[in-house]
Amino acid sequence: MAETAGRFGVGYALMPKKQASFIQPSLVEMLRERGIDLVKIDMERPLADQGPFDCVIHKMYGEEWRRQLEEFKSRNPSARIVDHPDDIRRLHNRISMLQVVEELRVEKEDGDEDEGTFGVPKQIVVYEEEGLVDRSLWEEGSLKFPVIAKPLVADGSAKSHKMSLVFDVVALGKLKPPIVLQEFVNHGGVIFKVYVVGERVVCVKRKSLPDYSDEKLGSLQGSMSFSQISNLTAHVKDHEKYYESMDSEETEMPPQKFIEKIGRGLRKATHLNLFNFDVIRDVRVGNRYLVIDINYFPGYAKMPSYESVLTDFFCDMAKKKEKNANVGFDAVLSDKKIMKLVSSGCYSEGDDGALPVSPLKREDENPIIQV
Ligand SMILES: Nc1ncnc2c1ncn2[C@@H]1O[C@H](COP(=O)(O)OP(=O)(O)OP(=O)(O)O)[C@@H](O)[C@H]1O
Ligand SMILES: O=P(O)(O)O[C@H]1[C@H](O)[C@@H](O)[C@H](OP(=O)(O)O)[C@@H](OP(=O)(O)O)[C@H]1O
Ligand SMILES: [Mg+2]
Ligand SMILES: [Mg+2]
Repeated sequence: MAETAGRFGVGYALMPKKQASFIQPSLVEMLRERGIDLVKIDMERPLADQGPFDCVIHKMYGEEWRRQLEEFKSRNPSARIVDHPDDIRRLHNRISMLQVVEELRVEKEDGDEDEGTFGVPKQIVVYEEEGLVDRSLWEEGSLKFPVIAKPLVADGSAKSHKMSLVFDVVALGKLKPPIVLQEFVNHGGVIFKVYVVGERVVCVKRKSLPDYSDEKLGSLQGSMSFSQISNLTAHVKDHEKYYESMDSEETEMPPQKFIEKIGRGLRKATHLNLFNFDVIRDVRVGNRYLVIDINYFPGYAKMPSYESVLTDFFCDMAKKKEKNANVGFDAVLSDKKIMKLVSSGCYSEGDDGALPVSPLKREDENPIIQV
């Protein structure tokens, strides 16, 4: 059990589907060997009565859950809540989710000139049906067809993933607000999914919607519905044909250093530790990257080496906790403490006890977070 014999206890609160994909025996075993125990939180009982946990990870929604986290934190001030519900909430709205990207500035270093630029596609939010037929949206400088219509709310429901690619005003009139209209950008049919786990940033390639030439667009009308396309082996007919003829293996990955800068910047700006973001490369510009989506606690089991990436994340947390426990007594870890961490696998030779200072310190702003 948690906090026994120098072990580090991680309580998890996840929906059954997420639990089934995330809590793999390979992860549980790797963590166990490194002194970390994953413990399921019983959602039928008050969180504050459970544990002890050194850390709680969760993907649950609602005020009641938030209240429970607060109560747990007030009774267990040294425990970490990953992540704070207020920070996660920003990702439940497709406008606030991308605002953070627009505000982000990443430092360029010498030699970084060619690495690229980033931003978000042009988008607007429409709250009322009348807004969908407002011609001023389609004037010069505003949106251009085709657009992707995305439900404003991104709360994990199947409904929130129902998208449509809209080719004309007639089809637009059939949509149900509140909805985000985002300009469709040709991107070579490949999307980059960037997984962030604390400091680690891992980028993978996935299939996406095909490009549409101006010639083809001239003949297209109406709209095409789709859902979670990057998780499918293509259901849409057009899409199937397209992939028969293309090889996404050939698509070049974005520069890792550049993607890391964006990932770390987003982590800092959002205060989130567990998320991924979708990036497309604008074919018109070459090295212009657009962030189109950010997801809290994504499908990590689909990320290469997910077990070791997550194990390192929890081990870092365990080391920090150990270090914090020593602050004010002995700034340098005592031999006894080091022995304990070495035996639990979380401390290796060469570590000097100087743990990285987290950029996410915001205890004064927020009573739950403690990094
Ligand atoms: N602006 C855009 N231009 C081109 N393609 C886009 C654009 N926005 C979304 N797409 C395509 O639509 C897919 C779904 O969009 P988005 O990622 O916003 O939806 P989602 O349901 O939140 O996805 P996820 O399953 O990752 O949560 C993307 O993976 C990409 O293939
Ligand atoms: O169920 P919601 O809350 O909508 O979250 C989804 C995310 O939106 C997706 O991004 C996850 O898939 P990816 O990890 O392939 O992005 C997807 O991963 P999963 O289907 O493997 O759980 C979900 O995490
Ligand atoms: Mg997405
Ligand atoms: Mg999403």
